[in-house]
Parts: sequence; C-alpha cells; structure tokens
Amino acid sequence: MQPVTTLKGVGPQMAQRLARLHLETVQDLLFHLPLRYEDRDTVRQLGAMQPGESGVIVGRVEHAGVAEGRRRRLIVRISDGTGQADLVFFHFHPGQRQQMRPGTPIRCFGELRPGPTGLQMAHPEYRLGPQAEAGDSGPHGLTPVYPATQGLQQQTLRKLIDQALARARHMPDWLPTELTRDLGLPSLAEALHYVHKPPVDADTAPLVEGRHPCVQRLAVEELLAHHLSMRRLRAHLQASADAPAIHGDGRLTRRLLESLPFALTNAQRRVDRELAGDMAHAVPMLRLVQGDVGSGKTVVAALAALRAVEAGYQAVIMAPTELLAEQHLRSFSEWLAPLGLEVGWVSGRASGRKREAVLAALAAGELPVVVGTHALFQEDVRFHALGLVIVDEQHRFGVHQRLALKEKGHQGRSQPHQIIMTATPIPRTLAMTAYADLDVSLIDELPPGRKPVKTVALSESRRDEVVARIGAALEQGRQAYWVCTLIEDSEVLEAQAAEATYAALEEALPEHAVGLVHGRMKPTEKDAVMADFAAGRIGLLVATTVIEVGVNVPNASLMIIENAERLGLAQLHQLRGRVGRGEAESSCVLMYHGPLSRTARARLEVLRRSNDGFEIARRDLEIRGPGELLGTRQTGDLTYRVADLNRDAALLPRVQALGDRLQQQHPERVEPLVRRWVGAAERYGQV
Ligand SMILES: Nc1ncnc2c1ncn2[C@@H]1O[C@H](COP(=O)(O)OP(=O)(O)OP(=O)(O)O)[C@@H](O)[C@H]1O
Repeated sequence: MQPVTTLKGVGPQMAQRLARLHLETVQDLLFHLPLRYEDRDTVRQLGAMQPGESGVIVGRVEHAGVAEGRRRRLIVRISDGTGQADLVFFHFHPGQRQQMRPGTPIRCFGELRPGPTGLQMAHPEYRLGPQAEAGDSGPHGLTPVYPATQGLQQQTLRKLIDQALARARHMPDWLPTELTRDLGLPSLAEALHYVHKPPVDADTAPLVEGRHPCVQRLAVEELLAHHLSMRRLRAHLQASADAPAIHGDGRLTRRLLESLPFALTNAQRRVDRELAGDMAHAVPMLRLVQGDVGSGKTVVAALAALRAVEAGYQAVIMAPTELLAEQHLRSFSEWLAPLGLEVGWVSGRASGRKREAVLAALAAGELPVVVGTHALFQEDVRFHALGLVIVDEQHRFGVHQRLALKEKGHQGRSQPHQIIMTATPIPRTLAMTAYADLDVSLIDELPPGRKPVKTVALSESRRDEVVARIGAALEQGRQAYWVCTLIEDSEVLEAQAAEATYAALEEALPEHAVGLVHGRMKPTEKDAVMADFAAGRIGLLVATTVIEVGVNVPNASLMIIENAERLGLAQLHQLRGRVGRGEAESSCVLMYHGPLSRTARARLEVLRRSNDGFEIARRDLEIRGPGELLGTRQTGDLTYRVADLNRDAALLPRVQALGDRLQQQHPERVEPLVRRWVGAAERYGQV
C-alpha cells in the first residue's frame, strides 16, 4: 500500500494532517467519501431558491455595514435582480468592508438560511469584480465536499483524491465480476470514480445516503473483508489457543455486589452468568455485550474482571477515548479500592516515571486491573498473567485491533478471554453477521426507577425559555448539559460554536457555575472541568459531542442539544443517555434551527416517543428515506470507512453468502481483500 507521501504535495506536515483523518495511504484517500456534493457550476436565481438550499449566486452589492451586538459582524446586502440576500461575516477584516462598494459585481457560493431580515448566507465563498461574472471554466461536474480537519482545505483534499483516482485504475478488483454482477453492482474502479466525481446532473441523495450502487459496491467489499477476517480470526483463535479456565471463588465479586447501593437487574445477572460460564472454559471467550445507554454495562464488566482476579489473573479494560477511559478508571477505582485492589492507568498521556512504574507493576503481576486507552497496545506494555481483556468498543475500535492486545496474553497456547462492550443497538441477527457469529449477550433491561427522559423538540427561537428552564433546574441543585453540534466535521468550528455558546450562557446565568469542554482543549483542562462537573462544582456544562459516550453524572437531569435535526438518531440517543441516570425526572430539549422537513420532524418524534435504543435504531432505518441526508454518516460505525451497519443491514446476509462463494471459488483472493480493508482498521486508534 502506497503511503500518502508518494503523492505530489504531501510532505511530513500534510501527512500529519491527513493522519488525523486516518488517511495514511493512497487507498485510504480513495475510501474517504464525500459528505455531500455542491453544484458550483450552475448559477441560481435568488428569487427561486428556498432556505436550506446551497448554490452559486451572481449579483451586485447593494450596501454593506457592520452590525454591533453580541458578536460584531459584517452584513452585505446583495441582489441578483430576482431577489435579495444578506451575506454575513463574523470574522472579517476592515478592508473587506471597503471592497464591498455598492454596485460591485459579486459571485458567491453558500447555503441560504432564514435570517431576521430575510435570507442570509453565512460566510459564503465569494469573488468580486469583473471576474465575478465571468463564470468558471473547466469540466462540469459536482464538487465533492469531504470530511476535513484543521489546516486541510477542501481544495487540497480534492487534488490529492484526484491523484489517488488516477492510480486507482491499477488497483486490483478482488471481487470477481460474476459475483458483483449478480448483485447488480459496478466494478471497484467505476464505483470509486463515480462517488468522487459524479456528473453535474447526478442525483446526489442516494450517494450521500449511501444507497447508491456505487457506494453499496464499496460497502459490500468492506463488509465482506471484515466478515472474512472475523471468520478467520475466530476459527484461528478457537483452534489454536487455550484460555485459562477461570473459576473465581466469589470472594471479590461477592464483596463488590454487597457494596453496591443497588441490586443487579435480571438482565445484568444473566449476562454476568453468561460471561462467568464462558470464562470457566479453557476455550478463549469472544463475547459481545450489548446494552442500551445506561443499562449498566460497567458493573458487569467489573464483575468479570474481579472473577479473573480471584483466579489469579489480570484484567484490562480499554476504552476508545481518554474521557471514557477516565470514566471507567473512576468507576473501577471506586468499586475496587475498598476491596484492597489497585487499578492501574495507561494512557497516551501518562509518561515518564509514573508510566514506567505502572508498566513494571503490570509485568510483575502486582497490578491486578488496569484501565486505559489504545496506549495499552504499545509494545512495552506487558502482563504477568493476562486473563481477561474488556474492550469498551462503543464502535470506535476496529475489532481487529484487539488482536494486538491479545498477543500480549500469549504464553504458549494461552490467550486471554475477551469481552467487547457496545452501546450501539444492532439487532441481534445483524450483530451476528457483522461480527461473524460472535457470541452475544444482551443487557436488555434498564435499572429500576429510571424514568424515561422526557424529550421535547423546540425551535431555536425559543432559546430564552430554554435558558430560563436551565436556570430553574440549577436553582434546584440539578445539573445540566448544553451540547453544541455542527454538521461539518470540523473540531475547530465546533469548538468555536461551543465557546460562543459558553460565553452567552455564562452571561445569561451569572449566579451559576458554567463549564466548557471540547475536543480542542488540553486533556488536563478537560479533566479538570469534567471532575468539577462530576463533583457538582459546575452546574451547567457546555460541551461538544465529546461527551457522547460513557459520561456518567447521575445528578445531571437536563440536556439541551443544539442542531438536533442534523444528528443521527443513534447519536442523539447516545447523547440523551447522559441524563436520566439518576432518580430525578430528566428531560432533553432537542433544539432545531429553521423550519423542519417532514422527515426531520418524524425522526425527532421517534426520540420524543421512545427511550429504547433498539426501537430507535429500527425506526431510524424505516424513516431514513430519500431526502434525509444529514446525520446518516455520523451515526455510522467509525470502524468502517464506508459501510454503516444500520444502513447496510440488508446487505449483510448477502455478504455472508458472498463470503462463502469467494472462499470456495477464489480462496486466493481472501487474503488481499482482507488486507485491503482490515489493515486500515488495524491502524485505527493508533494514530
Ligand atoms: N442494577 C442497577 N441498579 C441501579 N443502578 C445501576 C444498576 N446498574 C448500574 N447502575 C448505575 O447506572 C448508571 C449507568 O451505568 P453504566 O455507566 O454502567 O451504564 P452503561 O451501560 O455503561 O451506559 P453507557 O453506554 O451510556 O455508558 C451508573 O451510575 C451505575 O452505577
């Protein structure tokens, strides 16, 4: 596989930026699919455009002025003879205003939204002067918009992907034509070309939603690769290795159960038994524990870990993000310290002597339990007697990454047992296929006393009411989250939005402590804020979607989600799951902008009605029809580059059959196919 540095224009710095998007090879670029497409060729008439539409407008500046207020902004009124719109710039330089003289021709591109004085376009791209009217030359086609990151322009990504496409012509197609033809799917080269460069008249909805045969072609190949490799892994694992037969004596588990302020639910008890049963065998366990948000997976994991410890083995718990890992560290420490057990911590951040001490203790078998992030994969992490690996996957790890950790337990033929925990509700049959018959345990019951989170959808225009409501909740000693979300995959923009909201809320709620966390803060700052929130020193936490999974602050009972209409249902459900974790009645406000489309309304309605993750996933699948493009990608499983287990559910049985045929008819293709896709997954989380 050729690294990105073999492309023109990619030096070490660019390579680093690309790596942030997990783009390390030319092939990764090919599988980096557009979020959406823009028609930058066809000039639109303002009078004929609806709010929510994007397009090119060619007109003239009428007047320009700076509006003072909460945020200073430059407002430029333009008209094209058919209608008018205001261009709004929050960040502008003085010269910019000077350029916007009345009568100046302007060509701009952006999305129209309803504003206080009519249609608005925020931060459009634009050109002024005679060249504004000239129009673009060059080939006509839709312009792809890719998930990007700071310091990586769309323009740059497009150029790199163009180069990658030129090489794609020589990329072998491991799926024999007779097999893809049966499924009505195009060849690999055709599919790649079309998704990156659709013609100007292409219907983009199916492409963006992933229903288009060209996207499906890639999804099938990816799912197949994962499926085949899982099959192989499982067969290999169970044939070639023994695991320690773990018979805990109940000494520690009993004490943990006694110390908990609650009794396990029946579902927790059942899953605990299933895990104990598997671990008692000398065959490596490979079990998926699925449980809806807040169903209490962590305590089940802790019981399994203690069982390993009772039998003289070590257990590791690994989470996909620092935030989540720290959450586990807190829970585990709280539960295990009274039992006299120390919980170790290994993360990318821990370094120097502390880290060495932990590693030494792990190797010597002095630390029975360790919690961490993917830093646990690093080579210098060694165990004395690793008996159990628990991966809180939350669908952010490649399943295959676990192999690296598994190797660590290697003592002759011996392998540790493995549990994969996930909160993503996948119907059982789906999970079986996607994970190639992994054993599945289901925690399908919430702890008693949980009241469903009352959910309402409110227009952004009622923000003041919402703020007042937060004030009232804080008065009563409750805590609240305010989640800022953005559609563009940009941490910077998201952080900016969160900072602006934070400032506004601090002003609006002067008597209360407001905190802020976002992905661009230093980890230590983030920790401090999270700790303050957990301890109740902060009443309102303004956050980006970094808090999506795992955060557990039972006293928080109110959540506001901004731009809710733009998120996928699964993600909204996860977010909402941060409240309703305590005894208090909780509520969630889904705040939306502008008029809602019918589908968007139906989707929010599903959340309003149901608190059941499985039900929500099922309904999402039904509703997500044509027209609803937004949010689908984000609900996707990040382990997959193209495929989306919910969206592509219907493909899975075919994938299984395809797997059989490929293995029988073209066994030599299995290996390169797996390597093409799963190699990429392995690198996930390690960058
Ligand atoms: N049987 C139970 N009865 C009452 N409370 C419980 C029970 N089991 C767990 N809890 C509590 O419920 C909360 C949620 O549990 P936990 O964090 O394990 O959920 P989870 O399944 O990991 O959810 P998520 O996927 O949202 O992180 C915790 O505060 C936990 O202590």
